[in-house]
Amino acid sequence: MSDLDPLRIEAELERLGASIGRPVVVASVTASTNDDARRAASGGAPHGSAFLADAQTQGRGRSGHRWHSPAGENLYLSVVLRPKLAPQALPPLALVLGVCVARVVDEVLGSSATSSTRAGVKWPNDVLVDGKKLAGLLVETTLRGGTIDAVIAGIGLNVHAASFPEELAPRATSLHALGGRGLDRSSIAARLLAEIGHVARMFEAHGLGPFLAELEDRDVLRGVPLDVSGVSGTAAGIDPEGYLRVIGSDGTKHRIGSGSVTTHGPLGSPGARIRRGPGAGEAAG
Ligand SMILES: O=C(O)CCCC[C@@H]1SC[C@@H]2NC(=O)N[C@@H]21
Repeated sequence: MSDLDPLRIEAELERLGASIGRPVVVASVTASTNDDARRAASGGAPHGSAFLADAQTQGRGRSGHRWHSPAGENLYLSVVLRPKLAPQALPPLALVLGVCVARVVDEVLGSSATSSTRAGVKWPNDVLVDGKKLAGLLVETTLRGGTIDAVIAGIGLNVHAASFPEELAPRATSLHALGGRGLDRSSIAARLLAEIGHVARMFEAHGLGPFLAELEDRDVLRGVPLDVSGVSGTAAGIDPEGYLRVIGSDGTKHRIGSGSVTTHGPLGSPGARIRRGPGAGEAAG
């Protein structure tokens, strides 16, 4: 019996008092849940409609990468959001959703603020634990007449996977590999949806501000040498608009709005600031 069941997701959403996640549609196999959500959104699907699949045949990540989507293993979830925001206010949403996934991951793994398994956020759209990628976010937008018609928030979260294809194995992990037991995709999906409903409302009302301290704490790039968008330097935190701050090798300050990051050193660990004590880490920004 599959642990991905729309009736159980709905029951759990009710129990959690989630504001989104209805309707919830679960396919056994689909091309991409982001495509399912986008199609439904263009047909008028309401804010909060959720699309899941047990497997995807054309799961995709950012920059046209394939997203490993075998049956029975992981969570492939896309949500239709209809925020009343100007398109230019939208880019930090991926970071906010990253925080949301990280919170649920901490809950599922029982990680505290100082645990070694505390989930980190890697700008712009990854969730990592112990230096390996556990989840990725793909946020796509449809515009109508210059305003946002719908945002499709796609989340791939590795749940049961015990192994990965050779090319992913060194940098991917799953909740199971991290010691999570009794894992249940329906319950995790409902918790994610409940949290997304909450953070999406907060983001719509207040922008990135309420999430900045947590982002700073979960930021695994801070202090790490990297290349991004033609800039080589060291990551120096995330600014209030969601840009990545980079101090170039020549000392120039940069704000990066988008791009793929190539790191040249070990990633930082979330919660390190808390472990070092209040005030620590301020100098890095
Ligand atoms: O890390 C990334 O590049 C983003 C990966 C996003 C994968 C999810 S799985 C559910 C949804 N459907 C897709 O085709 N992609 C997203």
